[in-house]
Amino acid sequence: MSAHSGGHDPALAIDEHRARIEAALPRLAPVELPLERCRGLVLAAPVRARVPVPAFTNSAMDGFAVRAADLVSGADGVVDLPVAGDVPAGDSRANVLAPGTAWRIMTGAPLPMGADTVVRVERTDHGPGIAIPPSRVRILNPVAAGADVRCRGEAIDEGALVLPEGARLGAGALAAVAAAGVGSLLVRRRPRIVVVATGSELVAPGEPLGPGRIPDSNGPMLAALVEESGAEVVARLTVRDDPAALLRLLASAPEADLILTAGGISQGAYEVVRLAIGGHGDFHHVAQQPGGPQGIGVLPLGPSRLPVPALCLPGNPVSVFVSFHVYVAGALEAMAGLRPDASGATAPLLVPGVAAAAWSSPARKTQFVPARAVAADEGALEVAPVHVLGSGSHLATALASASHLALVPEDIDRVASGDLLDLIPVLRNAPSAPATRRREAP
Ligand SMILES: Nc1nc2c(c(=O)[nH]1)N[C@H]1C(S)=C(S)[C@@H](COP(=O)(O)OP(=O)(O)OC[C@H]3O[C@@H](n4cnc5c(N)ncnc54)[C@H](O)[C@@H]3O)O[C@H]1N2
Ligand code: MOO
Repeated sequence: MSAHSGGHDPALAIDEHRARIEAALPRLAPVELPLERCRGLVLAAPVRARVPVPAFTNSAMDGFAVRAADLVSGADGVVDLPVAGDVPAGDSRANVLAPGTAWRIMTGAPLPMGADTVVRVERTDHGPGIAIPPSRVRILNPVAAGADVRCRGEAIDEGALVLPEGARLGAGALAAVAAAGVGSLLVRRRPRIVVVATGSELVAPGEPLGPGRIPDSNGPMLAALVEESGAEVVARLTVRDDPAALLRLLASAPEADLILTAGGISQGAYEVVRLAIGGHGDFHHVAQQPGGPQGIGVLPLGPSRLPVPALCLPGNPVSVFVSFHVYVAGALEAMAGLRPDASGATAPLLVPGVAAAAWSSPARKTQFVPARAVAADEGALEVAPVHVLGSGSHLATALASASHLALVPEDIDRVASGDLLDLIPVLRNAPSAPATRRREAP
């Protein structure tokens, strides 16, 4: 519809807006990095073991390496063996155990050839930690054949898969690849994001408010959401409703993969983001509330004014919060390599819930209501809006207690208590299974 005739073009479907975002997303090239720089990054290729784990058969305990066949006790129930020598951890000799003898051995030390069992020092006539290896050992209790031996390759064989492509590298994953003899990894670096809050009415949080001024809550929120998604905020900008000022600010910003803006995209006279993007943008209304106005564009960034994709969110704080969870979180994960390169793969992951209250929803729009879920007795999540004004897009203060966004489909205009709903867990705030310090024995 033309600007003169007023009104809107028909609203876009949520999936269509998502498809347009996916088409605009930059792909980050994989880079090879040493392990110490990989924490939190995502694997760009599968990792296979360079060595078997364990790399050699070794002792699980401090004690004596023996042959099970020699553990035949005398009438007193005791086995008495001569000790051939000592095997400390890191011993590189090719030690051989002759039948009828023992070697003293430390945890992690290679088992002498011919040995198949370890007897812990506590089961012998020796105390722990004696500096000089004894010449004989008496084994006082019966020991099962193969006890306390860790066999070469029993955790994983050489060449076996340690981690698939797309795995996020937490502490456990880094331990696994290090143990498998891998010192550097092909990873995708964290997407670098410039966050821009727009509006001539904004003052920094905590600053005195002049007439018509409000604190900037989108800036801190978006920066936190980006970081919680695993991406990196390289610049956090605030700009008045002046397209030239926005372009100047972006020209002095660092390089980034994506620009996220909030505000300045709807139908007003001073829509700073819309005006700065000019004819290169795709601005439309999506059939959802809040978060109806949405934009996708390109903005020049850095001194070289490289064109960088921009996702342009509407300015109302709850609209920003909803738009981030519905579109941006999945998009950042796709850029980081955490989602498959497939249509619709950036959609938010949903969990089922049950309405614990009744509320209304706008006709022909998907509603996303900031809500709080509590786990009921049977484990179902019972969910209710966090504010009596429901999905009002200005209710920034209600976001503090939201654990989920409750999704009400377009064809429903009234939610009744007991209705089944899909929920989007809110980053960081969603409750997990109740934690206990100690589990009672069943
Ligand atoms: N005639 C129409 N007006 C509006 C429409 C429409 O379809 N026709 N859509 C409404 C909807 S829905 C939304 S959402 C907003 C989106 O507008 P903008 O993206 O242009 O956002 P602004 O006008 O800049 O701001 C909207 C609102 O949010 C406050 N705001 C902005 N930035 C921040 C910030 N950093 N921290 C806190 N609050 C912020 C701002 O003061 C406004 O109150 O448009 C509706 N209008
Ligand atoms: O769609 Mo707007 O985001 O409701 O306030």
